[in-house]
Amino acid sequence: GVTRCRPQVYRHGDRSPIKAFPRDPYQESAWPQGFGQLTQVGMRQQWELGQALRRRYRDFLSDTYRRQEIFIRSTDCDRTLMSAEANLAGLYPPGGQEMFNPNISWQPIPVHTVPESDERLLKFPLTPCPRYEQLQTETRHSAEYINKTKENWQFLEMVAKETGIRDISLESIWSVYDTLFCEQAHKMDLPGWVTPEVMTHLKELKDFGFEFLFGIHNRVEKARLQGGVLLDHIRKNLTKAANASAHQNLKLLVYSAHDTTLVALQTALDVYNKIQAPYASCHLFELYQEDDGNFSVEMFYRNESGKEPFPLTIPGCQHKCPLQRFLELTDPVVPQDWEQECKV
Ligand SMILES: CCCNC(=O)[C@H](O)[C@@H](O)C(=O)O
Repeated sequence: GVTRCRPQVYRHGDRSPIKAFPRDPYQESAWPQGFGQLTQVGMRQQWELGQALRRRYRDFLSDTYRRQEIFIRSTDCDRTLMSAEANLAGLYPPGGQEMFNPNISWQPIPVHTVPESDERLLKFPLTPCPRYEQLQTETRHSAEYINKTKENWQFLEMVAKETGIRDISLESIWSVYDTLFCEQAHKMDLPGWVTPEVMTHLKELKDFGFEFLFGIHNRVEKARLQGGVLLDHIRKNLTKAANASAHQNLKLLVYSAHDTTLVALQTALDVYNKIQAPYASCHLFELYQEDDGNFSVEMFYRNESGKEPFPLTIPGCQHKCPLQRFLELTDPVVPQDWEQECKV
């Protein structure tokens, strides 16, 4: 049927590490642009995602850029702002008439943002939220968390010694893996203690750390205080598109964000595969109007370049989910009043 509003959320592309651990041979000067910056690999990943979406949406989007069709918002981070720019270069390569300079096959497209201190939609975990902190404290006291720490205590001690990080935990281990992953991805020699088995072990604990953020204990209430905030915003746009006249212009709602954004959203939807969202991975929502006039929502997840996005199905519905059913199923994980629900 007629297709309408398609919100999408993606993680930025390949970047340099956020930070180095104390005994890391590679400190900030080892990276051309310093810490946390999008690399040319990351730019290409995003351009490729833009091209893939251009192909997927070739019959949906106009073949020339129309400002009413698309709205892009990024967190106020160099790597996400630049990711959005690289993505748009792939999504809207200018045709002859659109080129403002015959030697440049690129056209400027606005990327909106808000100051980091005002960001309440795309950067997770959302803070301050005392009730969420209380749920995290409860999670630290859960059997699953305690056992995971106990089972890995010796390994964590070894990592603390080798890295020089004193307060290592399941919550901070992500950073050790991340830094080593970035170094490995950029062909830098890893320290001797980092064997393939150690990297595998670090990866497993890093993924547990992402589950700790939004799941393990009281997933539904955590979702109301975290990913549900973004999900609520997306639901409102889908509902608005379903009620708008058939000439509703807005076709693409693009959010350029982070791994925690995707994990928070997918945990709220209960479709998280427990694997950290890869670079330039993208969660797609597609709203359709069926021949009977009713609306349905389909979701897809593109987490491997060169592969078609795979369908996601919200538990309790089929892949092509009637909009009303989608709203019913997601009601429990969107907050009625975030400020109020954060109070303890
Ligand atoms: C404290 C550092 C938080 N990490 C980030 O902001 C990164 O962008 C991370 O979210 C990612 O997607 O790599």
